Amino acid sequence: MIIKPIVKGVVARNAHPTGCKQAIINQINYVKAEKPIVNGAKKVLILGASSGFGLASRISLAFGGASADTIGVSFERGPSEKGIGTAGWYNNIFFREEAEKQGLIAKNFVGDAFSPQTREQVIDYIKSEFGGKLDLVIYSLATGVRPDPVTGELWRSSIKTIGEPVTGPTINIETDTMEQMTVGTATDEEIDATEKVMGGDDWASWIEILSEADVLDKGCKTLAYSYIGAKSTYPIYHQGTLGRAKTHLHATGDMLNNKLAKIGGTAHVSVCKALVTKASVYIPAFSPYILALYKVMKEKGLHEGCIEQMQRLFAQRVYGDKSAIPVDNQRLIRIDDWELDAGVQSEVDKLIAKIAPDNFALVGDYQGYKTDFMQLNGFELPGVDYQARVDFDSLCQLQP
Ligand SMILES: NC(=O)c1ccc[n+]([C@@H]2O[C@H](COP(=O)([O-])OP(=O)(O)OC[C@H]3O[C@@H](n4cnc5c(N)ncnc54)[C@H](O)[C@@H]3O)[C@@H](O)[C@H]2O)c1
Repeated sequence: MIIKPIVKGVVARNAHPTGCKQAIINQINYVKAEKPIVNGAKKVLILGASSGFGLASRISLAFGGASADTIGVSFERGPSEKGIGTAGWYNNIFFREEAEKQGLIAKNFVGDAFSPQTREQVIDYIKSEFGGKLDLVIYSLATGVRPDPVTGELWRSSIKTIGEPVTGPTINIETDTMEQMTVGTATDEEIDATEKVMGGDDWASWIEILSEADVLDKGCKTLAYSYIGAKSTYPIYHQGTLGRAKTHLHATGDMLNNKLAKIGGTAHVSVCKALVTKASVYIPAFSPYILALYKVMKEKGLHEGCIEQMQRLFAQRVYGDKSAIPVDNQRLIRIDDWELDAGVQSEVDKLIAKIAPDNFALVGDYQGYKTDFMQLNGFELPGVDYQARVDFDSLCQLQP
């Protein structure tokens, strides 16, 4: 079969396995050529390992100097009568293949990170085949639903404002158009549910269960990822439901840091840059900001994708020769520093003021935005022959 991209709104309905493989190889080649991670983690668990920041973390830690063995947990779909499967499914497989070629362990668990069964399987594996201990746990899940661990009822996150509604334009990738939309205000229940899904509760429960199972090594670190963003995005993000959840995540980081101090460990939240990922394209009225940001940061030579961000995070902030991880006055790692540079933001503000439905592709970096989105799903990667037939039966033989 020849695979052509199918996009509905801002959701990719299929993926190109050959392109996913190429994207993994490109990221590996990038980190191998960069300033290496020194004294990095050797045994790492990544929750949310199949795409975006979690996948980039895994590639950076395995190939960017630390040569880490990794366990990745993700929720992805393989090929079936319903379709080709998700990009994350193939990312897991091709990452594992490349890591094994280097003699590294790369174990994939494809399942629900919230379920007790997944936790049990991961812990059993750490004890029986992974050497018994972890020295880094990365929490990079992005999802819209989480079951209540006690009742099993589903909490659903809402991407809404708190206080006043906000009206602004949003990109539709399927039609290459910008549409005006209003982001409504959240109820108290919606704010609470979003905090349950995207706050720190589940991160804390993973650390708790791993600690009880005695699989956290002395000095073990844990990291989760956050976003704060520029003032122009506050009404939609930082002061909205997602921002409220991230405030909870930051507080959880402090709580876990105290807990891990007993074993000489640390917990940190790294605040990352706004980027096109499967999760972020969902955020309504946020795309004009990314279009402007990409344009300005590329012009200034400051643009980074997930892999550049993660290699800088591990090589220059988390590991290395320094005695402590550099943080701001809230104890947050700020790898969003280039995004929030005053010179960048003043240019971004000027561009956002100009972006409109009839000019967004010229004024902002829509080409970059769309290419990133397509490449996340294995399409539009230079060097890949998209006219070549892909053998569906062979894909079905691939194991995570
Ligand atoms: N994209 C951005 O611009 C941005 C910026 C700063 C911080 N962040 C943060 O980074 C983190 C990761 O986001 P991303 O943009 O890389 O997302 P992503 O959608 O690319 O990746 C999410 C990962 O979570 C996994 N996942 C989702 N539900 C799961 C479940 N129930 N069980 C197991 N795995 C599950 C997916 O399989 C995938 O591996 C989030 O906390 C996000 O808020 C993102």
